[in-house]
Amino acid sequence: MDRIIVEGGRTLSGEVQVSGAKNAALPILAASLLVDGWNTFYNVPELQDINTIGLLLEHLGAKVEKDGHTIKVDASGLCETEAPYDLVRRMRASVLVLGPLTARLKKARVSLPGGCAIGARPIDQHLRGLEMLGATVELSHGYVEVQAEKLRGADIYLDTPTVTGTENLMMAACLAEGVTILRNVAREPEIVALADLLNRMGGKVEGAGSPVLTITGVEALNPVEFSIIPDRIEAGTFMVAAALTEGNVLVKDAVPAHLQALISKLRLAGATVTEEHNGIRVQGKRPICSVDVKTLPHPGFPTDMQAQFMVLMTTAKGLSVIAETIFENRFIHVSELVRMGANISISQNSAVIRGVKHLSAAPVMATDLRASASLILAGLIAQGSTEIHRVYHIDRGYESIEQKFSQLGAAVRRVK
Ligand SMILES: CC(=O)N[C@H]1[C@@H](OP(=O)(O)OP(=O)(O)OC[C@H]2O[C@@H](n3ccc(=O)[nH]c3=O)[C@H](O)[C@@H]2O)O[C@H](CO)[C@@H](O)[C@@H]1O
Ligand SMILES: C=C(OP(=O)(O)O)C(=O)O
Repeated sequence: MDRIIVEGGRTLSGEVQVSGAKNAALPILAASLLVDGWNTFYNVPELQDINTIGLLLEHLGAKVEKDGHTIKVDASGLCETEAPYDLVRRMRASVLVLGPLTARLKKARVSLPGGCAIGARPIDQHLRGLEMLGATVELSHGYVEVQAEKLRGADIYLDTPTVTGTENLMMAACLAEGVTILRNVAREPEIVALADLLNRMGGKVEGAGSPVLTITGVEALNPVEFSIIPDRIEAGTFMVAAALTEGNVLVKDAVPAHLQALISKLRLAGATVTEEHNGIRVQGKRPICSVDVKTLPHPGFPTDMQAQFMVLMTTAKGLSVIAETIFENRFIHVSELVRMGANISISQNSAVIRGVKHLSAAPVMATDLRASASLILAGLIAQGSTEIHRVYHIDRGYESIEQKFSQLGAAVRRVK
C-alpha cells in the first residue's frame, strides 16, 4: 500500500494551482442524470471519488467519457434505479443520485450510506423532503427505496442545513410540478455552483447562497457545458501550510469570498493574507498566535478545515480551543498528532491545544480525508521524517498532493 513520506523543516514558497472542487463536482455530475444528451464538465479534479461517481453513473445507464480534467456525461440511456452497496460504501456522496433518480425514473433504490469515521451521517432530512415532494420512502435490507408517481412542489423546512440534503432536494424539485420552497438550506459555495448549473440547464432556482431556495419546476432540462469551481478546502490546506512553515505562497484561483472564515482566523494567528487578482497569498510568521475556532455551516468555519487548522495551533503560543459542531467524531487525527508531540486534550466536542515548541516525526495512520491532509501538514514542521500510512483517504480528495507540495519546496514523496 502507498505511503507518503514528509521530511520536516522546509519553508514553502512559490505558487500552487488549486484544482476543481470535489464537493462541487460530485453533485454536478449527479445532476447530469436529470437531462438527456451530452453534458461537458471542465476543471473536474482527477480524484478517486470522481472515478467512483463515474462508475455509478455508468452503472445507472449513463455514458461517461473522461479526458483529463474534462468529463462528458450523457444520461439518455438512464434505466437502472439501484445504487448498489459496493459503490455507496466507497463514497457517501453516491447518495446524491437519489434526487435525480426519483425525478427522472420515479423510482430509486440506494444503499443507505451509514456512518463513517467522522460521524453517524444520517440522511433523514433528504428522505423527509422527498416525502413532502410526494414520494413514498421505505427502508429495506440496508437500502432506501423511493417511489413517486409524480413529484409536486412543497414548502419544506430542513431541521439542519444539510449540504447533500439540500442538493438532493434541489435536483428533485427542478423536475417537480409547481413551486418548491426549501427553508434553512445549506449556503455553501457548492450549493451556489449547483444552482448555477441547474439554471444553465433551464431550471428555475432562486436564492442560492441564502437560507431559502425557491425552485419552480420545469418539464425538462437541457444539456450544458459547465466549469467546476476551485476547491476551497484544497486551497485552505495550502494556505495553512504557508502560515505553518513561515512560507510565502500564492494559492492560485483560490476564491476569497469562499474562504472568509479561514482568512480571518489565519490573520488572527499572525499570518499576512492578501487577495491578489489570481488568488490568495499567505505569508506566515512566528510566533503563531493561538486562536479559538468553532466549526459551523457556511459562512462559518468549515469542518473540512478543522484538522488542518488544528495543526497550525499545535506550535502556536498559548492555548487554543477548537469546537467541532458538525460531526461528533471528527477528532481522530488528534491521537496521531499527540504521537507527534502535540499537546491536545479532548473534552466533549472541543479540543484544547496547548502550543509546544516543535513536533517530532513519527509513523502515523491516515483515518479520513482531511485528517490525512492534517498529517502531511504536521510532517512539514516535524523534526525528522514522518511516514503516513493508508493514504488512499487522501487520494479521494486531493489531486497530485505530493507534486503540489514538492513544487512549493516541501520534501513530500509517495512510496509505492
Ligand atoms: C454543514 C456542513 O458543514 N456540511 C459538511 C458535510 O456535508 P454533508 O452533506 O456530508 O453533511 P451534512 O451537511 O448533510 O451534515 C451536516 C450535519 O447535519 C446532520 N444531518 C445531515 C443530514 C440529515 O439528513 N440529517 C442530519 O441530521 C449531520 O449528522 C451533520 O451533523 O460534510 C462535507 C464533507 O465533510 C462538508 O463538505 C460539508 O461542509
Ligand atoms: C469528508 C469528506 O467527504 P465525504 O463527505 O465524501 O466523506 C470531505 O470532503 O471532507
